[in-house]
Amino acid sequence: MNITIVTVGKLKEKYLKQGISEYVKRLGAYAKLDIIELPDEKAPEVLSDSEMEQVKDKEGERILSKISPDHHVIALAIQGKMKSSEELADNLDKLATYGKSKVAFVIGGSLGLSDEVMKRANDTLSFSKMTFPHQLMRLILVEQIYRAFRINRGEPYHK
Ligand SMILES: C[S@@+](CC[C@H](N)C(=O)[O-])C[C@H]1O[C@@H](n2cnc3c(N)ncnc32)[C@H](O)[C@@H]1O
Repeated sequence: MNITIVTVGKLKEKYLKQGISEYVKRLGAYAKLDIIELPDEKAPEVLSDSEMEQVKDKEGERILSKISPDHHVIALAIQGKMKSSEELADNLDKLATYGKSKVAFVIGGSLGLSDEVMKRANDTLSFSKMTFPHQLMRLILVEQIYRAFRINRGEPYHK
């Protein structure tokens, strides 16, 4: 399976870089993983609603330019679908079974994902009702993708 994580905003923290590298390395045994890091749109701290939409739209265009028609797109969103690790594993397993071998997970910037990105998404994924920073979300996501492959292989992994 080819997995792409499309994400807005730079990964700055060293401890997160190390954690993500570790899981990317471990995932190498199961899948091809690419992380596409896109620049966030520079904007002042205080924005009107329409300015916020403009920022999300510009970031959304960058995201969509990295997604091809054959990608199965899973948008990470607080209001998305909550799943157990086993359910995510089952989703990935079924996608592989039905020949959907290109999966793109999308993580938004500080304002979230644009309507266009949400429209393109085939599915959504929420990790809870809490808001996580995009950098931390990236680490949590790679760990859960790794966990999903271990579950699908029936391999032991600490609970
Ligand atoms: C700082 S958050 C954006 C918060 C923004 N106010 C919103 O409502 O989307 C950056 C990105 O991380 C991801 N994210 C943060 N918390 C999440 C959660 N609990 N579940 C799924 N994705 C989350 C989403 O992709 C979000 O666009």
